Amino acid sequence: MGLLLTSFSFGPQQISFQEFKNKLLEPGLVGHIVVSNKSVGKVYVRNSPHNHTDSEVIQGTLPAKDSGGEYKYYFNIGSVEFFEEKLEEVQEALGIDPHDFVPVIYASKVVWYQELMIFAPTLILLVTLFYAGRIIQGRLGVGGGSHITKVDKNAKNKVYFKDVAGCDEAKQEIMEYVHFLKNPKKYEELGAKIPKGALLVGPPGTGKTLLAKATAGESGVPFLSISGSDFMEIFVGVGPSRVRNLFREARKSAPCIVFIDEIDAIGQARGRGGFSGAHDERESTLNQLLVEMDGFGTISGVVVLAGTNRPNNLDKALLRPGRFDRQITIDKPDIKGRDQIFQIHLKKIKLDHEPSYHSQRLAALTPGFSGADIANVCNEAALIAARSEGTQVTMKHFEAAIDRIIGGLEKRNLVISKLERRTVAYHESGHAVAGWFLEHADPLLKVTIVPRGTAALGFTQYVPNENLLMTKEQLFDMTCMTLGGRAAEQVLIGKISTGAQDDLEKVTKMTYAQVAVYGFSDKVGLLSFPPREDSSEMSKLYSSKTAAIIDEEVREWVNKAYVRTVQLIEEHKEQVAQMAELLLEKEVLHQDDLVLVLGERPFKPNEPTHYDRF
Ligand SMILES: Nc1ncnc2c1ncn2[C@@H]1O[C@H](COP(=O)(O)OP(=O)(O)OP(=O)(O)O)[C@@H](O)[C@H]1O
Ligand SMILES: [Zn+2]
Repeated sequence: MGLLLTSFSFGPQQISFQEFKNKLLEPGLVGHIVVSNKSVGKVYVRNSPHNHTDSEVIQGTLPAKDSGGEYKYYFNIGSVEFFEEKLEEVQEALGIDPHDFVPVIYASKVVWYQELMIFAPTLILLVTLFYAGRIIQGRLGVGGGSHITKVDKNAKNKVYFKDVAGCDEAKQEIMEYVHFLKNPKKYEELGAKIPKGALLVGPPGTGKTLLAKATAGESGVPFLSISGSDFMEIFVGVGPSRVRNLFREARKSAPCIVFIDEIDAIGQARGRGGFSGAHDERESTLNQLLVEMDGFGTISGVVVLAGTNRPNNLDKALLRPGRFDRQITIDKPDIKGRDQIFQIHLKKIKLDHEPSYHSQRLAALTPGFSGADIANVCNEAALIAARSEGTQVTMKHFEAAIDRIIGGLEKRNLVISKLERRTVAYHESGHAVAGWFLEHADPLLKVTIVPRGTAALGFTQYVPNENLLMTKEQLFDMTCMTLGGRAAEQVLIGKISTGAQDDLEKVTKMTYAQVAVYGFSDKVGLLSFPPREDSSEMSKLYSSKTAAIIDEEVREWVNKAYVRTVQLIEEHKEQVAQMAELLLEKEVLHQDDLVLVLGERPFKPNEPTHYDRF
């Protein structure tokens, strides 16, 4: 046990998994393992086997069996899942009772912090001193840039647009930045203003970071990246100073791209959530960011991109002109997009068939998967093949990998079942068909059943009518279109689902407005009671009798609209079904597809549309 007994060594030692198993696990010396960064397993070792002392049992923070230990060794793990499995296997093989399996803790920021608190109070002191030192350094203007800013100057790691599959629209939008970064002089001479920043908006794992990196690659400029959560530390003053450092470095490297991932962590609307302390820190970090963004002119050639999946939560100050005044949306890939993403990730894998053979099949098996999920499938399949001693990766391995990843996603409620998919397809088709055949509804652009984030399952996107004045007919048709989803479920599936909740809410609001605000109802008359911010009883302008009339009117109007919608869907039943099936196959339908199924829209557009860019 020579190597492992050198207790005078400084700091934790790296060991192999084999050594871990034979010399630590088997004799029962492992207290627990902390996995940090999904890549390192830190081993906390007990002084003697199975000997719990009171001080080892940490007050409620960890279960009693975690029982402390000292952080002495670490080893690299492959993937987290693989590691978990291997650890389990090994313990089973050693005949350890599953109840006594070594606890594994996954270190997030908080756990890491707790870990320090619990196991090494002295470390805290050291870390504090270290940071205090850094802050002072920062204040004095000594020292280099922020150590967590990743500047990737290694040409080998360069990413280009070809490495990002799908999201063509986003690529096109971001091209403008590429042109600018390649030739800032030209823009400067012409006096053209290029937006300083853009938000890349999309669900997790859809390639926001990848696209930002590719933009740097295409432009041939350095890529500086940092994650919003990196700004947030427990020590006051670190956030703002990191922002300063980041931008100091950016100005030095200009022209360049700065990418701030998870900008929500700092950019969340002020006055929301967070534990106190972290709150002020976030605010001052955000302020510093605003100052920096205002501070550099476009000429300095720094483009700031930021990733988020909740743009609505962001502080409005961030979205003002001259800051992140553009939004580039990246959606989850449709079946074609997934095919392309698979092709990219299959390149690195030894397959039993042509990549396109697999990619097509795999795309069909993975509705709702993000690019990151797909990368995961490929990696996992290769691991499974390796474990089963295969020499090539086959469809079987891929299927097993998909099952496994769906399992994980299901826990997060991100995958919809086949049956749900069908319901969603019929629901969305109902909206689309209703909109198509209602004269005053807005023409459709796109129908999709690709889930977006966790909330809406599918959606129909229509050209919103920009007329500020709406007629009663328009509002009635819009109501019917909004009810089209529910009506299709009822008529074609015979069962209704909760999928229409959002629609119904919209309909209720819209109808209430017509009855009680716009004076469209004869029974209520030409009175207007706009809803108020504080909806307490006191603030109601009308009597309970009027309230009863309003309620009754709203109910009657919605019913009338629903009857009309059901009738319309009945009339076009075949087309709804046809469209739903096409939707299940292609996941996204554009206007051309709609024309194919539904024929030309029987109405002339009211006005030339302003939406040529679609
Ligand atoms: N369009 C795509 N083409 C190819 N690979 C992709 C694509 N989208 C995602 N990936 C894969 O998924 C990985 C993770 O994507 P990335 O980190 O860019 O996602 P993200 O949108 O920034 O996620 P998050 O919101 O979680 O930060 C990428 O490194 C890449 O391997
Ligand atoms: Zn709907």
